[in-house]
Amino acid sequence: MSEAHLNDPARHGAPVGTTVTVEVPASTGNVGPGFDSLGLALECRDTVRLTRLSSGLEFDLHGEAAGGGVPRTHEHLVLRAMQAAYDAAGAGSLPPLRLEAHNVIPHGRGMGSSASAVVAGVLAANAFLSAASRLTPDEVLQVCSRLEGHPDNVAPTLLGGLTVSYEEEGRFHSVPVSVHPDVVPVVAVPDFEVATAMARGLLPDTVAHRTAAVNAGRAALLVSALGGRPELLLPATFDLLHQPYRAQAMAPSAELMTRLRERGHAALISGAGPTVLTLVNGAEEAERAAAAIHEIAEDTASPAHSYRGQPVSWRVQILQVPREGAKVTVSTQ
Ligand SMILES: Nc1ncnc2c1ncn2[C@@H]1O[C@H](COP(=O)(O)OP(=O)(O)O)[C@@H](O)[C@H]1O
Ligand SMILES: N[C@@H](CCOP(=O)(O)O)C(=O)O
Repeated sequence: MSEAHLNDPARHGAPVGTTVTVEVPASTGNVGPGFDSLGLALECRDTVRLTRLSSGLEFDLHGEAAGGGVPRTHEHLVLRAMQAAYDAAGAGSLPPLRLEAHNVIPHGRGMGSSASAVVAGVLAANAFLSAASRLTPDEVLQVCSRLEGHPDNVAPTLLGGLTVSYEEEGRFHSVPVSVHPDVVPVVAVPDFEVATAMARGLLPDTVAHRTAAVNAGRAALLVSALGGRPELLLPATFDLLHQPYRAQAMAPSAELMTRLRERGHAALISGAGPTVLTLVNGAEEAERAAAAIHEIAEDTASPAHSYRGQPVSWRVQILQVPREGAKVTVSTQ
């Protein structure tokens, strides 16, 4: 590729030396009963920085993505997402790049790490593209949702807050919905992983009409509970559509969730698991829920205490729901 082509403004817009930084939040998909539809952003951000080079492909990975499981090739999920955006824009192949990532969102825990990587890649690509080739916000949602396979994580990652998403005739749509400021997310992240693809494979093809009716009612109630009636979060987070089928793959999480619900806390399996998310009503309940998680996990007689014969260690974090989704900044050398 010639130097002139690398700086082709019609394709890339941004010259060599341009750096795009994307700060991208975590998310919880489903939020209990809203399978593949409801999603809530979580204030826990990866920072992904892409710099246009004149040649080569460089990586500088820190945190979760620094381990051996993440490829240092064009197969890296952020780069695959960038390429998908370039394809959608008809912009050809990616320019030479340096990818620097600081990943704090845990992988394979149901906190939307893959969606965050996809959103980071698509938004970074869009910032590199010329104004004429750039994807619209709707096209960004389509590319991200298609790559992820479902829109419930990518929508809040893009928009922040709570989103209700649906698919119609092959296109994805997302509607932002307000979240009451008293709602606080408390996550209990275990030290074992469950791949989302595996957890999706545990779901049945069909469910009873009664099951669908229960979930429809609870998902509708949840939008109201999160919007202004947090006292209804416990009944509103009840799910029959996915959590019962996935419990076998994450017995400690299922047990922790059940024990927290018995104590009156609105606990659910975050995304496809195995993180347990508790949605609480105010800072005081957040402290009580965090204490309850530690107490249940330290009870050696509890199935929440061990996984495959080993003690489970739970990382408990009181988070916030960000109003703002992914943030993009562009700088030139
Ligand atoms: N920031 C990232 N950079 C590169 N790959 C990532 C990143 N985040 C997630 N992935 C890929 O996605 C996988 C996790 O995706 P998934 O099973 O859907 O779980 P999660 O609930 O964390 O999204 C990781 O094992 C890794 O292959
Ligand atoms: N609706 C999806 C959500 C998956 O979220 P993740 O964070 O576990 O990738 C599902 O339940 O499969």
